[in-house]
Amino acid sequence: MSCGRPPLEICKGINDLERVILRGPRSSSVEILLYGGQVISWKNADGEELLFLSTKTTFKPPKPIRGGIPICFPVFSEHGCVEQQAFARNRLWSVDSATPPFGANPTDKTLFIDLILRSSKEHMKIWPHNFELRLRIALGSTGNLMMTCRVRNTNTDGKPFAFTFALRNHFRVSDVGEVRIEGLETLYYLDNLQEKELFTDQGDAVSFDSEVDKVYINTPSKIAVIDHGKRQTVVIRKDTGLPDVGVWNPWEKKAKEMCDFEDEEYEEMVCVEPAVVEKPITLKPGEEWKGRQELSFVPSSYCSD
Ligand SMILES: O=P(O)(O)OC[C@H]1O[C@H](O)[C@H](O)[C@@H](O)[C@@H]1O
Repeated sequence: MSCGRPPLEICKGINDLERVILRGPRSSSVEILLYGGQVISWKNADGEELLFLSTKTTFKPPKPIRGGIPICFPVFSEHGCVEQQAFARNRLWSVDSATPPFGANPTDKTLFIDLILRSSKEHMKIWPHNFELRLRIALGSTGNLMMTCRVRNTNTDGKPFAFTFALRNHFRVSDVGEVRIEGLETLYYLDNLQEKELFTDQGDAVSFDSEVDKVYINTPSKIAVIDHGKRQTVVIRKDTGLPDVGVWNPWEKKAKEMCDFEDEEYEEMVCVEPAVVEKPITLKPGEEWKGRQELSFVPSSYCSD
């Protein structure tokens, strides 16, 4: 198994779904389900949970898990058919023991696990391409959570394929009305609530007082999710592989329509998701794409530059 030291904890959780736990400095930790290759918990050094997980999620395959960090591949949101959207989220991933180099090697103090999802006959019925989707999840020496994703075209028929991708971070917040997102001001966004039309706001940081479902395009490498209620901030740093950022909150009416979401849970969650949506990635056989995010916790209502 490819992992950092000390040995990983792998245990069975609800409905016998296998989970891997990485324990970092003090009380920091990350929990990952092999089902969906999905991070479902990230705790800071004080043991406080930073991710939202719905109390209504059933942990029953083939339903995706509502919360944590689902991997959206090969299709983001309503930019494709429903089956394709859930594709990587409701399959069992494997621990990858033969990962090719990921670039810079993690330091001794970084714990990590490598996961892989390969195409199968079952996938081919939904998306007719051979691929390898690799994911490295690492917990750094300061409790920061790093995720690196790689997609390789392994088609043997010479055909290229195109895909969109997102790391759908569901952050736990005190009260959505107290949350601001800095780094997206004045950028163009596609509004999924208005037929994906292109808009721009001249206002301040993004805030929430009704349903939001937008994809900001060509975003900077650093975004801050500021929770004034909890006086804390999560900083997202991402590379150019993930140029876009989805922002989502279903608000009251849609929350009530969702079967895997409590009616009031929209108040304690925001999704801020590094993604590649506006310009899908096209890979020829043998080619690979890579995208990376790093999440870090700041114990104050941090203000960016
Ligand atoms: O229910 P899910 O597939 O997780 O999608 C939840 C939401 O995620 C994204 O942010 C999309 O832009 C939304 O349109 C979608 O409703």
